Amino acid sequence: MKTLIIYTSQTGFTKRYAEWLAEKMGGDLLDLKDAQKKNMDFFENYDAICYGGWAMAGSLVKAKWFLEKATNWKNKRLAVFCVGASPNDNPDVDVFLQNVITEEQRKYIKVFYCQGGINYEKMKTPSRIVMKMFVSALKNKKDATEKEKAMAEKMASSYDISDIKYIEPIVMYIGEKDNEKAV
Ligand SMILES: Cc1cc2nc3c(=O)[nH]c(=O)nc-3n(C[C@H](O)[C@H](O)[C@H](O)COP(=O)(O)O)c2cc1C
Repeated sequence: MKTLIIYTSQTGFTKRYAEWLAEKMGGDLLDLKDAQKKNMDFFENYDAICYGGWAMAGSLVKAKWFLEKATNWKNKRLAVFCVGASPNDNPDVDVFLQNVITEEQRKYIKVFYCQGGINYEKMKTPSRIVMKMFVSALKNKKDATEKEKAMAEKMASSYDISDIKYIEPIVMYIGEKDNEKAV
């Protein structure tokens, strides 16, 4: 299975997951900006293509390019992996994953989530400002639950909850021999 991993990353978590995936699957790795410069013939060499992006305010950053191209790649194994600051078991993650692609796209693309973290040192200033505002709003929320308070506390500084184990479901999906479609 010749595999290509395309990713976009601001602070490095998505890049790290993309590198782990490429290493584990012996696949090729391409930053989204470089992928966008390739002509369509380039992608024909691949049996599987994964796109990785990070979560921003409930949507997946720069997913549009991949989702548009994917309509021509339905004969390939296709996956989207989303990286965010929320832990995998946060119920918001399920809601987020439901909205990342449409029901139609779900017929030929499988979506995964990998918990990443927050790195304020590498974050661009506008992102840092938005994050600080979000954390402060959460902290000051009148009827905040204990979970929300704990989350606000955690999100006030950088943290890293990424782990290579979260690539396993993606590796299994891409590696499956039969090409049955995602459900
Ligand atoms: C403006 C902004 C909005 C964000 N929104 C979300 C979100 O809705 N859900 C989430 O889990 N993480 C959210 N994050 C956190 C990032 O997705 C997280 O830090 C991710 O690991 C960044 O990936 P990267 O290192 O590849 O850039 C947000 C970060 C920023 C800067």
